[in-house]
Amino acid sequence: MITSDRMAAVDRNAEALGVPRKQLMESSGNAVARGVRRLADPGAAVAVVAGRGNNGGDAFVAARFLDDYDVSVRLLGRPESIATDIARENWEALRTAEYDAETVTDSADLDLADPDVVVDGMLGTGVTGALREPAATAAEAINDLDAQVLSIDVPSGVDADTGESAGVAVDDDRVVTFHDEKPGLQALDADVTVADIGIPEAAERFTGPGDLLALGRPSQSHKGDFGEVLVVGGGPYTGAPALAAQSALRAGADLVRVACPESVAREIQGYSENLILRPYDGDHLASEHVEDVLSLAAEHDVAVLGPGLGNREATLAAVEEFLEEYDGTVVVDADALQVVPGIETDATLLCTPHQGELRKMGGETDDDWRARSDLVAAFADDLGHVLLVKGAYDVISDGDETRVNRTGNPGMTVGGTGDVLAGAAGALACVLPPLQAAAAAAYANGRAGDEAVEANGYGLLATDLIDRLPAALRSETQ
Ligand SMILES: NC(=O)C1=CN([C@@H]2O[C@H](COP(=O)(O)OP(=O)(O)OC[C@H]3O[C@@H](n4cnc5c(N)ncnc54)[C@H](O)[C@@H]3O)[C@@H](O)[C@H]2O)[C@H](O)CC1
Ligand SMILES: [K+]
Repeated sequence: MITSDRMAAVDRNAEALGVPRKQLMESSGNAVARGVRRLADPGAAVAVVAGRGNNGGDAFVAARFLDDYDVSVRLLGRPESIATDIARENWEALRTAEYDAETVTDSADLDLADPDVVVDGMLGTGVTGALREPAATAAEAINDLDAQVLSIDVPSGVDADTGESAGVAVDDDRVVTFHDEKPGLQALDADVTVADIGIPEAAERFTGPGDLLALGRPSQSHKGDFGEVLVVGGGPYTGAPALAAQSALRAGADLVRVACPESVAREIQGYSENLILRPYDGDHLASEHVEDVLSLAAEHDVAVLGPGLGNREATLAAVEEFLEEYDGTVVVDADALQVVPGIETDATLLCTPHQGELRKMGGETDDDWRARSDLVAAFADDLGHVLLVKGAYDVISDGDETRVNRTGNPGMTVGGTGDVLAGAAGALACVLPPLQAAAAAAYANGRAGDEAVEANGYGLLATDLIDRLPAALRSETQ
């Protein structure tokens, strides 16, 4: 089962793997034509009704695979307003090859005659709100016919995620949908065929630029919309919390504060004027600070717990108390990770161990990434938390879904890159569900490392990654 957002991500990942959308459209249209063949013999009258999006594009392709039928194609709207190049190219192919392909701009002019089969390619996953004219009247006209109706991807007017329609919709008789079942179709009572359109399995398994699509920002945005992150770190070390905090800012968080021991606050502040410090007494985190840190964390969207905290017994006890009391979202990194297996918590944890830390947590690893991804999935399921296990291939799992990230390079074994990843994951977890945040952070962090090595060769620094994060988080440039 796949949602339309995830479908868009997978589609984008397929393109990055060398299978462009136009190729998928060709397969989709072919699958629709096969659906028509199951309903009627060659020679039958087929009315294809197409909208201006890619759902219409699929419909244009289908017409080309039905030359032995009596096919007519009606485009609802002007050809200039076709929304995508690939759909327009398929429309022009019909016109150039002299198919019976006409445009209808006024619903009063729509005359479908008396077809044996109607192909409904008006709207697919791109529908928003109730069908507008001329699609609304066309849907009613289609429902009034005696013909068999075959909808492309989803009955036009129906939301593929919910099965709901905000107004009139094409009746849910038969549907040819693509790649995987859609939640909204299960809610209907239609006869659904799922067609394989050649999306490689790797487009789902591996992270790619599609995993960044959900980070697009609406033009009307306000301070705070993209999240506030609290980094709880520092004490024996000062660089780690500073790196995590700066990374969270570069990954798009609006405000990042660092809760750290008084003894190192000035030093951490000294790394950057962009950081806001919230010091507590002493030189290491201990139980007496937990209450204050908890109330501070509650004012943030996500906490990043661990960078530079060290592994004193008193600190680990404080980490444990914090996690047992907290009920928000926490990225857990570094020394804080070892506490996770023993705790009961209502918090949502996104744990970012490397393989040594994973073993210390009680998890198993394997040199083969396929075997490792099964082990990580099983351990994530046991823990009930999201794991992002770092390695040449990072494995991200919540026990249910598992992704593998292939970006990054051997230059990233340098100190501090894990802190950068934890900070980025914290920022992204403000705006995405934890599994997606982890996948996008791993992808972008590795991508930033690849860019740094491409520009300067090996010898990269963790700070080089931070500078490159904004570009690495843009889905359109990759
Ligand atoms: N991997 C895949 O899933 C593939 C899917 N394909 C097909 O593409 C459509 C989705 O295409 P998209 O262009 O995103 O959206 P639509 O065609 O559904 O429609 C967009 C179009 O419609 C206008 N619009 C939006 N809401 C309304 C409304 N209420 N009334 C009227 N018009 C509306 C909007 O302005 C746009 O112009 C998917 O379903 C599949 O069929 C690809 O072909 C292959 C890969
Ligand atoms: K449709």
